[in-house]
Amino acid sequence: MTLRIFVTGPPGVGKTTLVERVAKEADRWGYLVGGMITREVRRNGRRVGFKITALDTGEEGTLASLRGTSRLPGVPFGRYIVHVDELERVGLSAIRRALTEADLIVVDEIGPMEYGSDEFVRTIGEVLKSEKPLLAVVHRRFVDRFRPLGKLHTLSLANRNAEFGIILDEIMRELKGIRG
Ligand SMILES: Nc1nc2c(ncn2[C@@H]2O[C@H](COP(=O)(O)OP(=O)(O)OP(=O)(O)O)[C@@H](O)[C@H]2O)c(=O)[nH]1
Repeated sequence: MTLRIFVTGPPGVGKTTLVERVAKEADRWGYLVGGMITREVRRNGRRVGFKITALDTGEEGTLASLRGTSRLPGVPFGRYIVHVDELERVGLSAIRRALTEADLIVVDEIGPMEYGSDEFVRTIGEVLKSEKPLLAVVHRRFVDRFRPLGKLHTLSLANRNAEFGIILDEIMRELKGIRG
């Protein structure tokens, strides 16, 4: 059974940080890690949007901006505009490269913003059909949908360090089992 780890939890609990730390450690051990990471963009201490980074190339894109703060085209999503073209140009291309080239696929995150792209939904379907180990952040609203598909870890401030160790151990065991 392919290892699929889903990380969820409340806003700001440290999901992206945990996934980044795991990706960095796997990379340090010489494994190829691909996919995308989403980070918030803050200006003057205020969250003004979200950017995505391709883990293999470092290429960046703007996933979403507060309404009225970006000229990029996109679709309204609450207080934000989601730039679907950017998600597909940077995030999806990174995930597709990871499907063929990486030992571990990272997707941060699988959530309502990303689900605004049909191409994103289709690509996640491909990832789930592949035999590649997956480490994904799943928005709390999507937990029920993904829980049956892998191991769900719900982070809290109290357990996030312990969960990092557990998840890293699971992933390194899987990667060593596949590639030695
Ligand atoms: N001290 C400490 N700070 C952390 C840790 N993990 C995350 N943080 C900080 O907590 C803040 C939120 O971390 P994120 O990783 O963005 O949290 P998130 O759950 O991905 O947030 P959302 O994507 O907004 O839901 C950032 O400022 C991090 O630097 C941790 O293990 N220790």
